[in-house]
Amino acid sequence: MQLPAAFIDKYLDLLGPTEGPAFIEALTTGQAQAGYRVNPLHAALSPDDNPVPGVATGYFGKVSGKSLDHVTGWVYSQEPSAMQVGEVVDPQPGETVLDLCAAPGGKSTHLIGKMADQGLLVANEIFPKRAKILAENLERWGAQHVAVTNESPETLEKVFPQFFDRILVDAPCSGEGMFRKEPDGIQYWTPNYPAECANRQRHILTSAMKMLKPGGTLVYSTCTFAPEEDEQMIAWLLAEYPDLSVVPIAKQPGMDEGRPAWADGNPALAQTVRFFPHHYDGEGHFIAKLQLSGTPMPTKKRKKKQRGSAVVKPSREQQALWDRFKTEHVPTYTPTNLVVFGDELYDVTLAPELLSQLKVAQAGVHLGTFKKKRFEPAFALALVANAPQSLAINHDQWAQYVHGDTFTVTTDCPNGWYVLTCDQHHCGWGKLVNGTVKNFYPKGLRFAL
Ligand SMILES: C[S@@+](CC[C@H](N)C(=O)[O-])C[C@H]1O[C@@H](n2cnc3c(N)ncnc32)[C@H](O)[C@@H]1O
Repeated sequence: MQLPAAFIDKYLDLLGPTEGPAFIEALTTGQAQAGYRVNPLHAALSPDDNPVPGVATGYFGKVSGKSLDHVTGWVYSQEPSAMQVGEVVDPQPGETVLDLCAAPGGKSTHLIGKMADQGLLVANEIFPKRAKILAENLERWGAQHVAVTNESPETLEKVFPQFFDRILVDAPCSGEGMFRKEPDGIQYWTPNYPAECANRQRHILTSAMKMLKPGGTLVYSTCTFAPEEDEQMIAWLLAEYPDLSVVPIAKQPGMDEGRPAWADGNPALAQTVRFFPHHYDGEGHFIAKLQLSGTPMPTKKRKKKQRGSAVVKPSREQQALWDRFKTEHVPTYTPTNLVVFGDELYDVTLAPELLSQLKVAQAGVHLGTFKKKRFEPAFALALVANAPQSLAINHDQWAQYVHGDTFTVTTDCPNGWYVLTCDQHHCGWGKLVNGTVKNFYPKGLRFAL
C-alpha cells in the first residue's frame, strides 16, 4: 500500500520521531482486523473463539456473507474498533435513539440489540440506495422497534426537535482509518480533504444538536486520524454549545486518549478516545461522548407537512385477515401500531403523524400483503416473530430455499404457512402443499451457495 507523501509527513510530524514511524508501519504493512457481533435478540449463539474486550457480543474472526448465521441475522460482520462505538453510546431499553448516519447498519444493529428491542431506534441514511441496504440489514436483524428513514439531517431536525435521549453521529469522514481495510480510499485523500469533511460534519452536528433532549447524550465517531475531524470537531462543539460537556470513555487495552494539543489544548479532549493501528487490534477510529445539560434549547415549531405516503389504519376486513393469521401463526407477536401503505401491512413504533412527514425506507416491521381476501406474510415477520408452527429444514434444503427453489419434505404437518427453521435459525416463510414447500424467500435476496 502506497500512502501519499503529504499524509506520511503530516503524521510523522504530529506523532513525533518514535510513534510516527510505528504508526506508518502498522498502517502500511499490518493486517486489517476482522470481527463480528452476535445478535442478542436471537440468543442461542456463543462462539468460543476470541472475544473483543469490552464488547459482550463481539468476536475477532471472519464470517461469510453466505453463511446461515449471517443470512438469518444471527451475526453482523464488523471490525473490532467500530464495535466500541455502540458500547460508548450504551443505549438502554425503552430509550429513543437516533443513528443519524446509519448505513450500512453496523452501529444500528448493535444499538437495537443493546436496547433489547425496547424503545425506538430511528436509523437514518441520506442516500436512497444506502438506505435500502440499511433497511435490509436491519430487517435481517429481526428487530421490531426500528424505523429506517432516508432524509437529510436538516429535514430530520424539523420533525424531531429535542426528541432523542441519545444520538449517534458516525460521521462521513476522510476514512484514513480504513486505508488498511479499503486501500481504494487512499486515492480520494488530499491534504485538504479532512477540512472539507469537517465542514460537512459541522452541518450534521448542528442538526443533531437540535434533536437532542436536554440531558441527552451525543456520541460522535469517525474512522479517521485527522485532528480536523476529531479533537478539533469536539473543540468546535464545546465552543458552540456551552451546555455540552465531555463524558469520559472507559478505555480498553490499546485505546489511546484523545490529544488536546491537536486542537485548542482543552484538557477535556483527553477523555475522547483514539484507535491507532500500532496500539489497538483494529482499524483507525475516534470516539467522543458528550452530554447536554438539563437546560432546553430553543426550538422552532413548524407546520406538519406530509412528505411520505399517507398513513392509513387497516380496514375492518384487513384487520380481520391479520387477526386470523396472527392467531394461527404468530400468536405471541404484539404489534405497536398497525398501518397500511397500499396493500402492505406494517407494524410501526414511530408515531404515524411523524412518519408521514418523512421519506421512509422501512416504516417498521413489514408484516405482509393483503391479496384478495387473504393475507400473505412478509419475510420480516418470519425473522422477528416466534412461530410455534415452524418447519425444520436441513442445510441442503436451506441451500435450495435461498436459491428460490421449491423442494419436498417428509412431514406429517398439515398444509399451510410455516416459518422454515434450519438449526433453529428462522429462514423465512414457506407454504407446505402436500409435502412440497412453495418458496417465499424474497426474490431480491436469493443467491446460490
Ligand atoms: C461512516 S458511514 C456510517 C457507517 C454506519 N454508521 C455503520 O456503522 O454501518 C457515514 C454515513 O454517512 C452518510 N452521509 C454522507 N453525507 C451525509 C450527510 N451530509 N448527512 C448525513 N449523512 C451523510 C454516508 O452515506 C454514510 O452512509
